[in-house]
Amino acid sequence: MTDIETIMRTAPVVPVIVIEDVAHAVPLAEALVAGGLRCLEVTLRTPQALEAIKLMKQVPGAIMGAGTVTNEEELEDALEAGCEFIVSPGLTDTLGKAAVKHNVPFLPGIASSSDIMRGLDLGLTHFKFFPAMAAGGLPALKAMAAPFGQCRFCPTGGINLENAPEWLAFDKVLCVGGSWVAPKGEPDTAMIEAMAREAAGLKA
Ligand SMILES: O=C(O)C(=O)C[C@H](O)[C@H](O)COP(=O)(O)O
Repeated sequence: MTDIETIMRTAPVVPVIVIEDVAHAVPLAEALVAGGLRCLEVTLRTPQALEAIKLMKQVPGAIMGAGTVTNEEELEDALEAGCEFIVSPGLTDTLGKAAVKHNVPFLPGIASSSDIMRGLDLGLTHFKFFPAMAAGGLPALKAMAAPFGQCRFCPTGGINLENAPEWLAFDKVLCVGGSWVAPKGEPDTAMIEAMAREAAGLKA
């Protein structure tokens, strides 16, 4: 089983994907992987999400994850669909314990020192700083990360090609998450592959 640090170091950007039509899933995944972004987070925000994950998993090179996982049932559904990592908007003891029990790479959302401490209590050290820009941006993450040298982060929420470099220049940031590389709707695969290449070329 790949660990969460390996997932986070696979590419500088983890696409955050919302699928509303399963016909879009495979072309989108193929374009993102061709552009160098292999870890793909499909949010469980739509009824099509789990079917999309199963289809995208068939794309050579794709490493599938589920986002917006908020409880153990959704975590188990995501694992059954073939996910290799789990992402959540926040961190509850119940969800954290379920992720540890299933031994799955888990990237829980945190926005405060107390969230981090709750994660440390569960044996977690890698976190999604979310909502990154709204929660204070890079100054907030740097201040919050200072007491927790053992922790590493994936900021997500309001991050784009323009501001990603400053986040990735912080040594405690291993990657960033963003929906900018995976716009909703029918994928313009050439455009998406080009955006993925730009994102993959960022330095973590
Ligand atoms: O619910 C989750 O688990 C998430 O994954 C939250 C998403 O990462 C952000 O909503 C993406 O924010 P934008 O890149 O600004 O669109």
